[in-house]
Order: sequence, then structure tokens, then C-alpha cells
Amino acid sequence: MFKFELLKTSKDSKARLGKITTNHGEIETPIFMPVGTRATVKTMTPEELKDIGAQIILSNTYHLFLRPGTEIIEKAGGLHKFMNWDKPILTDSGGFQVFSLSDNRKITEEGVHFRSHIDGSKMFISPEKSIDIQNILGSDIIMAFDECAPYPASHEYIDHSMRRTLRWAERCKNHHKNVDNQTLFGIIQGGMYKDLREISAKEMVDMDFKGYSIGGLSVGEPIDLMTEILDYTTDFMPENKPRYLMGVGSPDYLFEAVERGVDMADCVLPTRIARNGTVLTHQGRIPIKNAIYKDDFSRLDDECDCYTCRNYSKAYIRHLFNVDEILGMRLATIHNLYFLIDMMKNIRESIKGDYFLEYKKDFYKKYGYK
Ligand SMILES: CC(C)(C)OC(=O)NCc1c[nH]c2nc(N)[nH]c(=O)c12
Ligand SMILES: [Zn+2]
Repeated sequence: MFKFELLKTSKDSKARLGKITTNHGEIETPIFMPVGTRATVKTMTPEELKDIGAQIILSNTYHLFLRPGTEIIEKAGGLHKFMNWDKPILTDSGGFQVFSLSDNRKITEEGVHFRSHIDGSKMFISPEKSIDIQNILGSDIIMAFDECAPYPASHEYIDHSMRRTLRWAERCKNHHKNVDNQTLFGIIQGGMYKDLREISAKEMVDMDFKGYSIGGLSVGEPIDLMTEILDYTTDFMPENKPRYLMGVGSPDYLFEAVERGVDMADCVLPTRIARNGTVLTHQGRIPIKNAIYKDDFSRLDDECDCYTCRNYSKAYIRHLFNVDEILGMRLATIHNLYFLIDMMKNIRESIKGDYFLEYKKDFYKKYGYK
């Protein structure tokens, strides 16, 4: 089953509070979703994810199709069982990954021919194939197969790509049968062109999906351009359906997205930068490997009460990174994910109490944003 309840919309911005109900549990929005591309949120156990408050995680059609392959996951009884995660899972459709991971790919009306980035073997994914794979994975929310167009790109290229993505979305909708257990979201494309974003949004809304993603943003464009296109696009999206901004996950991008009416976001940022020792704190990012922390016995962030901050010092975590100990990556990941998940909890509280814009201003000032 799938239900989205819009609980409150702010008076002084488009920020809103919602609740999504799925077969595997409820999701309070706005929400940040940790990315577990290959059936694991890197370095974290499911128990640790629950402990930091993760409500839903992402996984990826393209990567799991390549390894371990759908046969193994089917035999395991689906992705929830395979990875021992009994809360909601959202899978991305693989389109984006094909475009960003594999070279010498060929896009045709039928689908995308590409070579596996693992062993170079010839592969093919179509809208129908993507739906079939996601059906085997058994994720609660699945994505239409789209082309996430490169940035920058000409109006002509984006127009052509966006219209093909619309035709692919239609094919996904027609092919998707498991509607009771899996909910298909359409993905709005259109690059940085408002006219194309409007066409994509209106056509997608006409196809009546249960939720909509905004794709093709945070692809390297300046944040002001991202927020301008996002602000324009959300106005064409139905109030009573979730809005999911893909690939967004630094604190400022999340605040800007929520302010413009976005309910869901995902990004590898917090987990990826944690593994190379960049820690998110309320005073901005800190490079924990830096020697200045070698005898600093304070916690990573004096306002954080995550497992890492309650039990370890900067000096210890810097030591772990310095001698390449895996625990360092784990402790930094726990903290970075908790930081964003807790920030989103505070954002939900601020919308509830009608002080979202004030909270954003305070956060930006402390963090060092403009
Ligand atoms: C470069 C990063 C990953 C930061 O952002 C984007 O590319 N943002 C766009 C994006 C992320 N994930 C997607 N999945 C799909 N199906 N389509 C998309 O457009 C995207
Ligand atoms: Zn912490």
C-alpha cells in the first residue's frame, strides 16, 4: 500500500510536513534518505541505521543488476531479506547510473546499450527491464527509467532527451503491474530550461504517478540556478503527492529544497565524505585527519549526541584515520548520517512550530553559509 498525507504547509515558504505510509512502515517528511547503492549503506549495519533514525534507504537497480544479479536476490526473497532491512527501500531506476558510470553507451528509443563498468561486457537496459529488475528487488518505491541529461546541455538536446524520458515514463507505467506492493514515481527532467521543465512536469502529472522526482538537478550547476529551476518546477507538481529531489544532500541544498516544497532527498555526500575524513558539524565541515586535532579530546560536534560523539574524541578518530583503521570511517559515517537525519528532524519540528525560516537562518549563520 502507499499513502501520502500532507500534514501542514508553511505560511511563509513552501516548506511542508507530510507522512508516507508503505508496506514496510511510515516515513515522516521532509526526509533525507541514506544511499545504500549495492545493498548496503557503506560501513553501517541495519541496526546502526535504525539507531541513528534512518527511516528509509536507497538502493540501485543498475548496480544490483550487475552484481550480484537479480537471480541471487530473487532466491534471497528480495532485497529486504537479502540485506536484512525491514523498513522501506527506494530503488533508483538505473538510468542515471548508466549515464554516469559506463562509457561508450548508446541511447536508443528502445533503451540504453552500454558496457558493464565491471567487466566491459555488453548490456542493455530498457524502461521495461528496469521495472522488471525493481520488481524482483521488491523495493517499496521504484523510479521510472529516465535520462539524467548532462550539464551544461543545449536546449535542443534537453528537449529531445526530456521527451524521450516522457515516452519511457509512459512505458514504465504501462509495464508496472505490482502496483499494490510497489509505488512508481515519475521523474521530471528538463535541464535548466523552465519551458522544458514545465512541459515535463505537466506531462508527468497527466500520467498520474503516485509521486514525482525532480531529476537532472545538482548536476554541477550553481546553487542559485538549482533553486530557481526547483522553485519553478515544484509549482507544477500536485500538492497531495510526494516530491523527491534526487542527488541532494549537503545541509544548504536540503534547506533550500525544503523551502521550495520538496519532501524527500537522497545523496551519497554524507557517507562519501565521511570515508575520507570530512566531518559535518554545526560550525561547518572539519577535516578530521588534520594534525590540529591530534590532542583535541572534545567530541566531533559539541551539539551532537550521536553514538560517535557520546563515546569518542576528535583525537581518537583522527588517530584511526591516520593509521587507516576502518573504525574511523564507521564512526565518521555514523556521525555524518546522524547529523543530516537529526537536522531533518529539527526541520520537521520547525515547520510544525512555524519557525522554519528562523531555524534556517540560525543554522546558516553558525555553519558559515552566506
Ligand atoms: C550528480 C549528483 C548525483 C550529485 O546529482 C545528480 O546527478 N542529480 C540527478 C540525479 C541523481 N540521481 C538520479 N537518478 C535518476 N534516475 N535521475 C536523475 O536525474 C538523478
Ligand atoms: Zn555526532
